[in-house]
Amino acid sequence: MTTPSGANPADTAPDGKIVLGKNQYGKAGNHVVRITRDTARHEIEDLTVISQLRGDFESCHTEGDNSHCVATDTQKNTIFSLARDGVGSPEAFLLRLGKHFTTSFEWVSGGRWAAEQFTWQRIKVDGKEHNHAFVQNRTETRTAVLLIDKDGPHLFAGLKDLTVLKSTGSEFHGFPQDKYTTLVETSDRILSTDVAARWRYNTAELDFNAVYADVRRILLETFASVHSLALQQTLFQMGKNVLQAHRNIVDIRFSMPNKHHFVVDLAHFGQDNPNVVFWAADRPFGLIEGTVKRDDAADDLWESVAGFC
Ligand SMILES: O=c1[nH]c(=O)c2[nH]c(=O)[nH]c2[nH]1
Repeated sequence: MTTPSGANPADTAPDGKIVLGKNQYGKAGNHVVRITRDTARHEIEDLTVISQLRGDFESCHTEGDNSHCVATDTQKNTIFSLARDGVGSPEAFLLRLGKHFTTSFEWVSGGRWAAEQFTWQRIKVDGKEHNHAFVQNRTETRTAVLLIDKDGPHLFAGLKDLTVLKSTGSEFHGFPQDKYTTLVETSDRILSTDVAARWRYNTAELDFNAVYADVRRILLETFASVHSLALQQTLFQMGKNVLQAHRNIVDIRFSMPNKHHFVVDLAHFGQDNPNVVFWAADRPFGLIEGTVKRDDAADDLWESVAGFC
């Protein structure tokens, strides 16, 4: 809104009218590699961590008074220092970080801590796993987010870029036909996606690595075994199977591109194409997103998982 003179009233209002809204701050992109080398068989944990604090940072923003402003550089150093005592799982590491900041500074009432973990596999030499040489598994990335607020810690786990494809066992038909519809109905197509999923735990006391491995297994096995009538149906079944197997998971959210594979018309070249040669179109792509939840699960808190306050 502007005044008749063209000035924005917010610019001319007394100071008290303009206040600081939700805020959080910290350091992103802290790439920590932790080697466990107690024996000759080393272990590697490789994760990128974000730390962001929430609390009373009013005067830092409004006055330039930094007496409450725990430097982002200090937050970075804390991440590396805590890694000295081990990581264990991204969730456990974030819980230690969150506890540190919320118990060390009385004005830090909460925050958001997030991690992405990359997986490495041992290189095999003469069929034998090497003790300290690894190859990066460029498949999925494991993710975790910890929120701390007045109600305590809230933990979200997940993965992204889990690329899957099935070469049959997928149909798509029965959709509305209007004057813009050109898609041909199919009872045999390729179904492929990059699974991104996040799920919320109702506890901070879990064997996070074991649950993660089992959820990943369920997602893959369900994708493989559901005879798909739409990616939406596959998504729902993946989530349902996870919730049925894990009482500690409240809800699960997915974002999955439908990576279209079109059968190429080879008739121009005098050839048939019985679903063997495909054009893998990288864009545009369908984008199928959805939540599968227990019917009493609240939708709050999820907005912070995506990134901003
Ligand atoms: O599984 C699918 N879901 C859709 O909503 C859709 N839309 C489309 O064009 N192809 C597909 N496939």
